[in-house]
Amino acid sequence: MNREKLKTAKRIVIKIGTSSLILANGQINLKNMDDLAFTLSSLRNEGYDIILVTSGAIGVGLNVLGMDKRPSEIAQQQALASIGQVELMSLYNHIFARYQQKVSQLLLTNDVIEYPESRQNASMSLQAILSMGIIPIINENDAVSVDEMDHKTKFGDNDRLGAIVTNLADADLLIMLSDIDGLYDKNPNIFDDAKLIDTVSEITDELMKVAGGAGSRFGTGGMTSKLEAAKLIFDNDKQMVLTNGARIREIRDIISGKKKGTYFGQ
Ligand SMILES: Nc1ncnc2c1ncn2[C@@H]1O[C@H](COP(=O)(O)OP(=O)(O)O)[C@@H](O)[C@H]1O
Ligand SMILES: N[C@@H](CCC(=O)OP(=O)(O)O)C(=O)O
Repeated sequence: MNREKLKTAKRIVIKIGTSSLILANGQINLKNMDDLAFTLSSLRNEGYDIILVTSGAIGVGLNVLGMDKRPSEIAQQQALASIGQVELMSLYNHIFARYQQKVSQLLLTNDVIEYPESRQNASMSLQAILSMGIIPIINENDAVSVDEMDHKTKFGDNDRLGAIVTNLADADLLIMLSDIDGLYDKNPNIFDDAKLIDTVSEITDELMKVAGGAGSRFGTGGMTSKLEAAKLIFDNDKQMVLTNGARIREIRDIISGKKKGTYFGQ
């Protein structure tokens, strides 16, 4: 399948990683947030259903407290996320308001999705928000999500959350915004001769081998989690594009079928 199917997408999930929201110096990437708000608001005005899955709560929490190193202790990370989520949503609310676009917040944990009744409720809540012309902004409820033996609340990473939300909302497309132009045949931050892969139609063991870990001090999922997310997308016969969060306005090129990033589709 080539990229023709992208042109028919009407409900789109955009997942943006921490590395696209926080600059290397720890400050907020206001340019990217503004590009994101402008692009998503204008698409919403044109009739697309838009859902934003955002990382960055921990990264913004570090910024708010003036810390430059992520603590190793889980409860400390959860506290940072709780502090950062407030500021992250405040920034989104103000920046989207510049384009007359209202937003809402959904904080999810894995058990909500795992249990049929709460999953159904989350799906209906999402549907109601979209029907009001609002852009839901979704993150993991990091402040309370920690895995116990018999109660799995953590998603693990927001790449997985992005795929789960795409399936929950029965969206047509997941656009994954990262700090890299797409999936390469090896880690381009390590190998100069790495080549960008244009299309992936199956997640094979061979392909999983080319995926390495996070590329910045802020990233969590790395490429491995993105390919794991793509498996969930393929399982539900949906499509995904992985591209660079530094060129958010190229989302328009993506949904018109232009060759941007790596296309994951069968
Ligand atoms: N084969 C690969 N192709 C592209 N990027 C890769 C690959 N293997 C590892 N990476 C790393 O994955 C990083 C993107 O994942 P991550 O750091 O989690 O960012 P984010 O979650 O913010 O999108 C890239 O910066 C790159 O360093
Ligand atoms: N829920 C966490 C996101 C964890 C995560 O997956 O981050 P990333 O790899 O930057 O997408 C936060 O908001 O910091």
